[in-house]
Amino acid sequence: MSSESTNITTEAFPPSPAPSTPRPGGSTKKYKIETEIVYTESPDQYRSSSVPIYQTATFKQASGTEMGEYDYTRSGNPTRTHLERHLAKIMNANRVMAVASGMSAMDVIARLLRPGDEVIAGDDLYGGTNRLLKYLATNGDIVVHHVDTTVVERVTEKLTDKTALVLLESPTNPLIKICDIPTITKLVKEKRPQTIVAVDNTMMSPLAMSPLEFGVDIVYESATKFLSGHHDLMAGVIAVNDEELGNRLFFTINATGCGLAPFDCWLLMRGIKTLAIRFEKAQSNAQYVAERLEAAGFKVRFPGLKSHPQYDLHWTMATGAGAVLSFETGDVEISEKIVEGARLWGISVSFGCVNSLISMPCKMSHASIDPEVRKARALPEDLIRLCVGIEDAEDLVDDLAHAIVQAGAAKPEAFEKK
Ligand SMILES: Cc1ncc(COP(=O)(O)O)c(C=O)c1O
Ligand SMILES: N[C@@H](CCSC[C@H](N)C(=O)O)C(=O)O
Repeated sequence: MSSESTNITTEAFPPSPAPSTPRPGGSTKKYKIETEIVYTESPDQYRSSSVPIYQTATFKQASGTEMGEYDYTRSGNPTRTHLERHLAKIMNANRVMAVASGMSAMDVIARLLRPGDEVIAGDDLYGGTNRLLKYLATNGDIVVHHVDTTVVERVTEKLTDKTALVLLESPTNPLIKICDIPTITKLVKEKRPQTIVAVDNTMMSPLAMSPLEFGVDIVYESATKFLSGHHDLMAGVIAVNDEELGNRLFFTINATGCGLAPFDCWLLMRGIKTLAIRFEKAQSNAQYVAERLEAAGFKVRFPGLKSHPQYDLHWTMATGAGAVLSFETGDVEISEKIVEGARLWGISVSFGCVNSLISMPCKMSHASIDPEVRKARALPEDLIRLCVGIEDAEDLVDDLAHAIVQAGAAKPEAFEKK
């Protein structure tokens, strides 16, 4: 991984995190993230409460020689800067960059790689991430090792002097596997400090986990999910603490033009302000749905359940379980009937939305993974993924139970409250 070749001009320099919520005279009390996500100060001359949308491609300069802060929206835009500084504050980062989608974030990170580099990634991971890694392995002369990241040694035994990137998801999408991010990071850094450890934190959001605190180099998220929360925009965010790394990532964003558009920055900023209330409700609904499904006899994958094999580990890293769970029925056709029988649960990819969603990963979000590879990685074809929203928990269980009973996967008594 070369650190040269980035020719960054001064106007590319980082927006630092936005100031924290003001405290009463001299207090050093640290506010909780729930407070920080709603407090912002707009820099505009009218002190607008909501940041203005600078819907412009270009910015005029005072003269031909004195350049202002902004010249062209691909390189920078005040609405994007406002969003990025706000995100840096809540993601405990020195710098955050907002881009066109979660995959765009991953693409920017992947462009740090050079031919011959090696990547270690999970054997359960989002289908689109798998697709991009496969593309790089096929066309970019990158060696990708997919390993079971729940076992630390599976990661460390693949480390070589060519390992340029270790890419972690926890919980994974869709098998909800947990990996020990702090230990893996420590061991990787001990053996090869220059290897970049990146975490896809989409399933947790900054509200439940802040992996930069574990010493990882990069945290990225699909802001299409919890951060925005309404499935009305695509966005990705990349958070770093190291200035040089931030500059290299920014170079690619400016060079390729994937910075988030001003209107989407504004929409994302609006969504972030309600993250805590949405996330907490979705999470408590998910806990309820998971418990009722488990009580009905299903094998449920959710880190909020004590039966989860890495339950204890998860709670050493995170403050919440998230709102995505998955379960099996033992039969693909039965799973299809359940998905099609639900009425409140929209049949849709994605998660982190106010609405509850139901899907079959092997046919939808993870269909781009070769069926043979899915089989080898033990991704069950009958797996149903539930992405829980903020509706009434009892309504959600009733609707799901109705679909499950109608599909013949359980008797009505299984859903009777004990
Ligand atoms: C865990 C995870 N990471 C990244 C992405 C990519 O995000 P986006 O759809 O915003 O490109 C997704 C879903 O698409 C995802 O589920
Ligand atoms: N057709 C899309 C599928 C997107 S899946 C979105 C989301 N990450 C999820 O897990 O549901 C594609 O091919 O990428």
